[in-house]
Parts: sequence; structure tokens; C-alpha cells
Amino acid sequence: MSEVTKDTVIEALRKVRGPDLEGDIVSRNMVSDVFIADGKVYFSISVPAERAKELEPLRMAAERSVTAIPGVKSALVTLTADRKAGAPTAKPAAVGHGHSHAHGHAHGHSHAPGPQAGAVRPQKAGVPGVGAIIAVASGKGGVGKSTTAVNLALGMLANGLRVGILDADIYGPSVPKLLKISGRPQQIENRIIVPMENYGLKAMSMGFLVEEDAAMIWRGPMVQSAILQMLRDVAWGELDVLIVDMPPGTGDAQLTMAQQVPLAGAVIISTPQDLALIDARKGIAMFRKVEVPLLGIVENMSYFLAPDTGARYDIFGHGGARAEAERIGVPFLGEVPLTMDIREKSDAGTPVVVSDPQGPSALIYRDIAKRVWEQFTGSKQRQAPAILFE
Ligand SMILES: Nc1ncnc2c1ncn2[C@@H]1O[C@H](COP(=O)(O)OP(=O)(O)OP(=O)(O)O)[C@@H](O)[C@H]1O
Repeated sequence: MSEVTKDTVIEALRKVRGPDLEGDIVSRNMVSDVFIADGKVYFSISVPAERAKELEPLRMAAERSVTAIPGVKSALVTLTADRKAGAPTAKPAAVGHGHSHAHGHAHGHSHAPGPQAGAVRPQKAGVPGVGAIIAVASGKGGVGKSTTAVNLALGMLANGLRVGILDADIYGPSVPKLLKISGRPQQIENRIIVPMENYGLKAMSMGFLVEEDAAMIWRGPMVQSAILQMLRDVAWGELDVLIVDMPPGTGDAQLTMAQQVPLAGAVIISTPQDLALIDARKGIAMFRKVEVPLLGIVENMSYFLAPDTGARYDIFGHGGARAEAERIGVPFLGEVPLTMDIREKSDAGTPVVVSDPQGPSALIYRDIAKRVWEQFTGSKQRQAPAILFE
């Protein structure tokens, strides 16, 4: 069977008429970049936000015409909200999110303030009902990012917030295991799926959707598209905060993700070692580049706590992350020791914050959760004057 190419897809889309039957969607510049992998085609069509519902048939027509191409297994087409002509295009000042393209799904459920809702600078559309999306990231793998993300999310929940977690680590999803969730999420209407849940925490992960290793062959654009779908096509409900467990590292994929997800802030996890700190620095530079506020650094595996005596051993160069945070002017959020219970309870899918909620490790995570939230609300206040709709 012949390989499907972008050109064949674009040719097919030239036959789809634009809104009001004027021209076609390709010549009217409404089609995003087209991603093709394994016979599956992904792209979006930008339409004016207020016409999204009415233009649903256009989306369906595009999907049909692409599915009809020989060799195409399926097509996933989404509508994204277009920016109104004349909307401000200036580059954002101190905060804002660089991107002028609104990624909001426009089919029906979008009531989030779009970039045209009176905003002084362009904003990525948020996720309706979700107060803040906060990334947990690390400059490199293996520093305990996922363990910290899960316990931080549960710590925020324990502190009284409504919380969800999105596992954006497509190649090595760990949230299903860390939260002991198996099975597949339910689909409700029109591709919208219900998040899984355990310990009161709503969760979404590629691990729930595809067989293990299936995602390994995916290329960057598919990964981004999958993450944006897990963000926007999931019935998250009302949440104060959605924690995003980012893929480790600071490559192009991470950068694109940091740009595309409407992040309210980022938390960097590092171990105290020099090498990890160099990587953490790269992580910080990445978020600065895309103008996502840095809520702070957590030092993981900061010191060792002996299981029997509770004695503390500073064997990892403890304090490195705090010193680094001070040096570069980023808040320091706290130190998590290396302990047997954190490791064993994570492996068992019963994170310390829920399995031993009054234990010393749980209290440390709750304290960090409190600081992250304080930093977020603080940074929101600092941003407020520039955002009219708030
Ligand atoms: N504070 C801690 N004390 C003890 N063990 C820990 C701690 N933090 C993480 N670990 C353990 O370290 C290992 C790596 O943690 P985790 O999977 O969270 O790292 P990660 O940075 O998300 O890794 P990757 O980026 O490769 O997915 C796990 O076995 C985890 O249980």
C-alpha cells in the first residue's frame, strides 16, 4: 500500500469548502501542519471561536475526505479557536505565554476567555473549569520527578484543593503504577473521555490508552497531539489545579510542550548533585524562554534518612539546589529526603501522602504543596494588572 503523504492529505482537503462556501479550507489557510504516523492523520482547522459549533460539519467533512484516502487508517481532526482579526499581536511582556495561537478546542465546551476576551496580551486558551495548570519538570531523567509530581498533587489534595494529574511522559508513563490505576477510561460523547481516579485524584495518562511500548515509536508531533488531547478532550470537571508530569529533559519536544500547554507555572525537580543542577538550570532556562513563571525548585533525594534509627546522613551534597535557586533568583520550595518508605510506597502504588498521611515524608510533601500554591497565587497577583479579564 502506498505511503500517505502530507501532499495527498492537503490535496484531499482542497476539496473541503470553507465556511460560507467561500474557497476551500487549504487556500483559506485554515489547516494546521499535518502529522502522519502509522497511517493515522492528525491536524487541526482554525475557525473563529464563536462559530465553532456551527462549523462542526466542516470538521466532519475534512475528517471524511482524509479517511477516504487509500492507506489512511484514521483521521483525527480538531477545531482550534482562531484569533479575531485585529486582536493584539504584540509579544507578551514579562509573563504571558509567547504563543499567539489559541489552542482551545472550539467544539461546544469552550467558555474560557480566549485571546480576544479583552486580554491585553495574547494568551493560550486555558482548559475550561481548570484553574491552573502547573508543570513538574526535570532537566534529566531519574531524579524522582514523577514520584514528586504524584505526591505533590496528593499533597495539594490533602491541603483542600481539587486536583488532577496529567502524565505527559508519553514514552515512560508512570502515573498508572504510582496511583495503582488500571483499566481504560470511559468515553462519553464525541471523543470526550472521563479521567481515571484514585485517592480522590483525577488522572490521565497515555498508559491508560495504549499498550505498553506502543507509544515508543511515536514521533514528536504525535506526542504533542496526544498530550493536547489528554488536556482538552478529557472531562476534568472543576479543578483548582492540574499537575502536568512533564517528560524529562529539555529537548525540542519538551520546549514545544511548554509552549503549547497553557501553563500557569513550573516546578523543577533536581537532586543536589552538580550534574543534576546543570540540567535543572537548563530546565529553568527553557521555561524562562517560553515565559512560564517559575514557581520554584524542589531538591529531591536531598539527604538520606535511615529507616531504623531515623538518623540523617548528608551524603548527596545536600543544599546544592537551595544554593542554586538563590543564585538564579528562583524560589526554593523544599527538600525531600531519600527514604525507604517513599520508594517502597511509590512502587506499591500507595504514595506516602495517602498511605502514611501523618508521617514525616507526607508532611514534607504537603509543605511543598503549600509553598507551590502560595507561589502560584503570588505570581498570579503579580500578573493581574496586565490581564483585563481577571
Ligand atoms: N525521595 C525519594 N526517596 C526514595 N526513592 C525515591 C525518591 N524519589 C524518587 N525515588 C525513586 O527513584 C526512582 C525514580 O523516580 P521517578 O520514576 O519518580 O523518577 P523520574 O525522574 O520521574 O524518572 P524518569 O524521568 O526517568 O521517568 C523510583 O524508583 C522512585 O521510587
